Amino acid sequence: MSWIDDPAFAADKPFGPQTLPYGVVETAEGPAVAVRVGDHALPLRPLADEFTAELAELVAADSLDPLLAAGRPAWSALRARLIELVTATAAPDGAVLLPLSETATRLPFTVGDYVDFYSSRNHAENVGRIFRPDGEAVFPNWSHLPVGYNGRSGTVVVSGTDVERPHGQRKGDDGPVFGPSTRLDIEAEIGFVCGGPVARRVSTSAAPDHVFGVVTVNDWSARDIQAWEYVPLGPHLGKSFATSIGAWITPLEAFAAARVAVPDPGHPRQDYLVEDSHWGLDIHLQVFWNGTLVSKPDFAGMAFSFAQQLAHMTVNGATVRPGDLFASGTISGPEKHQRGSFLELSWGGKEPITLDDGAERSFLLDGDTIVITATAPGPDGSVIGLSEVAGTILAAGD
Ligand SMILES: O=C(O)/C=C/C(=O)CC(=O)CC(=O)O
Ligand SMILES: [Ca+2]
Ligand SMILES: [Mg+2]
Repeated sequence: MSWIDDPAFAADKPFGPQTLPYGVVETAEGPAVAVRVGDHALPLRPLADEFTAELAELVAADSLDPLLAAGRPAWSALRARLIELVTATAAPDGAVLLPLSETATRLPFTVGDYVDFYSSRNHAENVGRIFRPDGEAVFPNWSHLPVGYNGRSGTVVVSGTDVERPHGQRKGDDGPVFGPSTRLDIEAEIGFVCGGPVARRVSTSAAPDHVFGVVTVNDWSARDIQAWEYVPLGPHLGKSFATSIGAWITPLEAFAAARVAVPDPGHPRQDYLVEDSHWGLDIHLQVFWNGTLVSKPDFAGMAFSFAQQLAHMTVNGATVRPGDLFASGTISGPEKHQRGSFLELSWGGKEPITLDDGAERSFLLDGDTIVITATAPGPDGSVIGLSEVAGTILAAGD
């Protein structure tokens, strides 16, 4: 029996000893690197004596930045030592468990560059049909490369941060209209937090050494602003106002039992996009709108893995640095209940969704709260958790 007395800290629960995600919590002594154990946070600075000097320095920091930079050998060594510490029968000296319900989390690392991909075929087809009914739903480049755009890292926020309704231009009957967005939406995605040495032209086989861990992402999107502004250069103000990520980063190592092949594109790939082992991930998401479960997207069908996305991002010579973040693209499956955005769920606003309290919605109203959670299969029948990403919409400011 572990010294950690928390029923949520069990192998059949998402945040048992098989998961151990990292975050940063506020403590009386300031921000501290912590690991999530069940429904508690275990700050690591008080336990520094339990680690080698190199690891002690990383866990005593006030953000995950030094750990991200340290690279795969340090990540593996730290995780192995943590598993020993949290599964021991006696608590290490100085250990303090903080209930998550009473503990504030902060954005756990300095976000470097942010890239958002577009790798769900069902999402691309649905949005193509809604936004471009007279054109081709998916362009011919789509299956040959992971289409993406460079986003805005300075507005990446941690789960629990309120999101103010953005202002912008939208198309009116007599030209553009300016005001608060009337079609505010979500995008359920999975994000990848980069680390390790600065690198360029990262191969698919080297990609896992440059990905520290995995987070839930909500890529808030103002569809009215987006539809008017984004032709032909792509998403800009319709998405740059906020992107939310989960507060706890689940280490890539935790996903060993969740690896699957990405679907065969039906044509040869460029050599740099060929994988010598599978890096698709069998992650299952759930989207809650004011507490109602409205969608269950599955990540496993995504057309490109994170390894292919990272290889693509750097194949032109662009560098990847610790703290860079890239997201998968909105995750939608073939069924209606698997659509990862409300644009798709309501089919452009034509088929509103009924929530459990009887309220009808197509897009977000002020005061609405969205929570996205995710799990993956773990070793020996256990379950791996990705911490929730939550956000509430505030009315547009002045
Ligand atoms: O297909 C379009 O015209 C627009 C798509 C998006 O807005 C999605 C986007 O941000 C990329 C993604 O999340 O898949
Ligand atoms: Ca997106
Ligand atoms: Mg965004």
